[in-house]
Amino acid sequence: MTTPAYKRVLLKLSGEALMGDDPYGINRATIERMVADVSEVAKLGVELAIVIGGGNIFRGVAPGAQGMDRATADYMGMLATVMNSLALADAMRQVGITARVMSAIAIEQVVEPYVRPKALQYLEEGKIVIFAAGTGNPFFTTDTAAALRGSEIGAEIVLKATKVDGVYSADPNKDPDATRYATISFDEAISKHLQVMDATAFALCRDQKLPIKVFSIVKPGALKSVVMGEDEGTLVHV
Ligand SMILES: Nc1ncnc2c1ncn2[C@@H]1O[C@H](COP(=O)(O)OP(=O)(O)OP(=O)(O)O)[C@@H](O)[C@H]1O
Ligand SMILES: O=c1ccn([C@@H]2O[C@H](COP(=O)(O)O)[C@@H](O)[C@H]2O)c(=O)[nH]1
Repeated sequence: MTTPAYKRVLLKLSGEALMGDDPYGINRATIERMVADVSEVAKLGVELAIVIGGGNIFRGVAPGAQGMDRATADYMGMLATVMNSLALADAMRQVGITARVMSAIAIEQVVEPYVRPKALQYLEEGKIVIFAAGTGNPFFTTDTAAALRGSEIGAEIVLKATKVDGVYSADPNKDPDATRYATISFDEAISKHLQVMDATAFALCRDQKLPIKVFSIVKPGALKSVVMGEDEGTLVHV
């Protein structure tokens, strides 16, 4: 009953969800609630690696970046994820959780660089690893970073914690008639152009046979429910 369904997971936390009801940035109560959810799962003995988005601060494709050089805007987006990662690690520290932030871009005065064997060592030691700065490359997203790092560390699943409770036939925030899938294959999600994750992330997970669970980070207890293998959110599978 208390045995988790997974030993090692890659959790993708929505940057946008960090805003809570604020128009921008990091809402204190929201980050503390996310950390409480993560803490509950860590206590089950699940090895947790986290990628957090940057949508609450800056996206390379946001209207505010219009007219900018795309790669420059994307580097700004990656730096936004570093800020979120530091905030998350600090919020964890405050409740006694040991987390290590590793950045895909060199910024060594602030955070240690991503080195795969070191990340694996931290996970084996029971520390939470937070992968910052996405893939380190412009023209990608943190969803793709989650797929990439998840594959690299041998995670059993990517858990995409976002503002909606699964994958829908259309964006549920725009189409009230959208219906939720309990499960969907990678090929179907890609061919239907479902925008909940980008196609690069879906394709990488499909090729690596790494399933994805999309679920709501806003719903209390949903993360634990997913980790326990309960019926929650949408499973994207090969
Ligand atoms: N078919 C769909 N099913 C579910 N959500 C969808 C779909 N199409 C679009 N969406 C939208 O995708 C959003 C989640 O993806 P998005 O990349 O915007 O957010 P995130 O990953 O949570 O944020 P961040 O990039 O800041 O981490 C949902 O909030 C929803 O509005
Ligand atoms: O590998 C990556 C990851 C992210 N970016 C840039 O950062 C922002 C924020 O990431 P989200 O996944 O949208 O939360 C993204 O819009 C890109 O501009 C990147 O370039 N490369």
